[in-house]
Amino acid sequence: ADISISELVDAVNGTPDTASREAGKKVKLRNHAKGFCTSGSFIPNPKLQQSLAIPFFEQAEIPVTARFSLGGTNPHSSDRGAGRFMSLKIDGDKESLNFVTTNSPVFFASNLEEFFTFQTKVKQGAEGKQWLMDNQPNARAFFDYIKTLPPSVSFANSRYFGVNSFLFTANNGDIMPGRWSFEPVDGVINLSQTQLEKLPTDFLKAELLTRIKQQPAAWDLYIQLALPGDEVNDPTVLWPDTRQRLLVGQVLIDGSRDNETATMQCDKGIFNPVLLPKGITPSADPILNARTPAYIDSFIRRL
Ligand code: HEM
Repeated sequence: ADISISELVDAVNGTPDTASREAGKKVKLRNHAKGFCTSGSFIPNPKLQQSLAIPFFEQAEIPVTARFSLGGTNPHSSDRGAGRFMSLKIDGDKESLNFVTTNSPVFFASNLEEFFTFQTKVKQGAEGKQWLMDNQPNARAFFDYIKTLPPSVSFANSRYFGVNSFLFTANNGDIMPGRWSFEPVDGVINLSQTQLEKLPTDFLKAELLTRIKQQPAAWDLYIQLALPGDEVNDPTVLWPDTRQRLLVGQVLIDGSRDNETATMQCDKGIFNPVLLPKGITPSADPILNARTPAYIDSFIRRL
């Protein structure tokens, strides 16, 4: 049976429709509830113009509004878990580009039915998780990967992945499928077990906001390009590390626009993973194409 957008949001929120709408209005129930806003800029790599025809990246420096978050609907969840998420709005003179990313390159569902089942079962605790391990190979692969992913010391020391594929226009007119990834300039740094035990449940926000007063948190943004035969429309299928990567530019989070309304209200609206400039279009990945409708439905519930 086809799953509706509303049912997907119910499953994510862990409450059925009416209850979710009520709670959304009352407590602003939403996924990735724990998070904060900050700001900076994006510096495109001028060399990108040698390969891709995306006029958006011809600007010298573009303002960025950022939101860093944890997964789940609990606004008090612990920073000691491994999940780290980064959402960006890059607002150019004429066009905008949004990113809504996770620190796991491995995704747990290849279609909406699997996504729905995963969200429903994880909310049933250990039993539901065991069911997924036994019955959903993509969920199992995700849990196996997460077991090997230690929590990072900082939002600034995590990689982030767009997970879904997009189609990029090359200078010669070719359409090339690719995936976004952000590599932290300071490197990936994870917490040791001893460090982790000493930390409180809230440390990530203060750490990042303190850090960027000294120097910006920076990531290099890449597009990993597919080769013919690579699975484009299934986010659970990773491409080999040997695939060519194009350097798109650098994100610098320095808090320079933290007093502006756009930053202060970054969590009032939505980040839209298919808000794209000319030269980039969404792939046919069913997960990608459900995201923006789901984010809008969730947004309406908390109005
Ligand atoms: C069908 C697939 C998906 C569904 C139904 C879904 C659902 C949702 C919902 C309901 C929200 C809350 C939106 C709001 O109220 O503003 C949300 C936020 C978010 N999602 Fe998804 N999601 C999906 C896939 C993904 C994927 C693949 C990623 C990562 C690559 C992702 C990362 C995020 C992040 C980071 C946020 C928080 C955005 C913010 O900071 O405001 N989601 N998602």
